Amino acid sequence: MASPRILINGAKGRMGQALLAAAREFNLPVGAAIDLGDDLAAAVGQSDVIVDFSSPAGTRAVIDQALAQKKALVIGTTGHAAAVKAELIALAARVPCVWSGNYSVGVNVLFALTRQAASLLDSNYDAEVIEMHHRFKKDAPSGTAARLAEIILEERKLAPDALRYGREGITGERTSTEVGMHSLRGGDVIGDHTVVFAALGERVELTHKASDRAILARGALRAAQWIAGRPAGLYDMQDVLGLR
Ligand SMILES: NC(=O)C1=CN([C@@H]2O[C@H](COP(=O)(O)OP(=O)(O)OC[C@H]3O[C@@H](n4cnc5c(N)ncnc54)[C@H](OP(=O)(O)O)[C@@H]3O)[C@@H](O)[C@H]2O)C=CC1
Ligand SMILES: O=C(O)C1=N[C@H](C(=O)O)C[C@H](O)C1
Repeated sequence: MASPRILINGAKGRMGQALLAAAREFNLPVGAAIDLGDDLAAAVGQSDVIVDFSSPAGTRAVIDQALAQKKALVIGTTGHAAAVKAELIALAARVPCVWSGNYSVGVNVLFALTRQAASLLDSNYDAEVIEMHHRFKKDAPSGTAARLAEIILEERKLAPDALRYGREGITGERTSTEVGMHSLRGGDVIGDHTVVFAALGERVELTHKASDRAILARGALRAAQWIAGRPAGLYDMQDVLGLR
């Protein structure tokens, strides 16, 4: 297939601008670049793959248009409510969709390393996830941190209610069946994530730090090129990178 025409939803935002720059770098045609208030249906009509880095409401609107016009999707937006997540899963039965909380190669390797560490280190190694982002970020925890925690829960066969979001007051001693989650916000931090496995006598820390949004934008456009022409289904960046 010739290079797919990309629709950038959330074009005036931090990621939208990085995506426009990456599209120029990759020589990828941009069918449309829009924000809230623009004509989404017309923009979808001018494009082959919708790349959404907007807001949960932006994703919601994109879902309807992707289904109506049978267009492939790359979802970068984070912070969706459970109902929108369920809609994305249902949508993937009808159109191809890549959905990842983080499109950097490094973080996707961190996902794989976290899975390996969580399976090699037993429950004596207390697992905690720490993330830090810029002061403008609207959702917490980050989509990346949520995925890291999900991987640990999967490997340790723990239910979602094992997550402890921050701690305050007389919490009692830490149990081996909880996974901590901590969100820091400040300044212009693009995205830092650390997974800690702490035992008595030693600890392992896996850290990724993003220092340029271009890394995230390039990954998302790589996903857009990869998804064009694929069968309907729900994919993530591990599929795009061949890390499975
Ligand atoms: N998966 C990944 O790798 C990454 C994901 N993200 C996620 O991407 C999203 C955007 O991040 P960022 O660029 O920093 O945020 P910004 O706030 O800088 O940009 C969001 C853009 O989307 C626009 N927008 C808001 N609502 C809608 C809507 N309903 N329809 C269309 N456009 C809309 C905003 O317009 P206005 O300002 O007028 O509201 C703004 O231009 C966040 O959810 C963030 O977590 C970010 C980086 C990497
Ligand atoms: O909002 C951001 O900026 C980022 N959001 C993503 C997330 O929520 O994980 C990815 C990246 O860390 C930057």
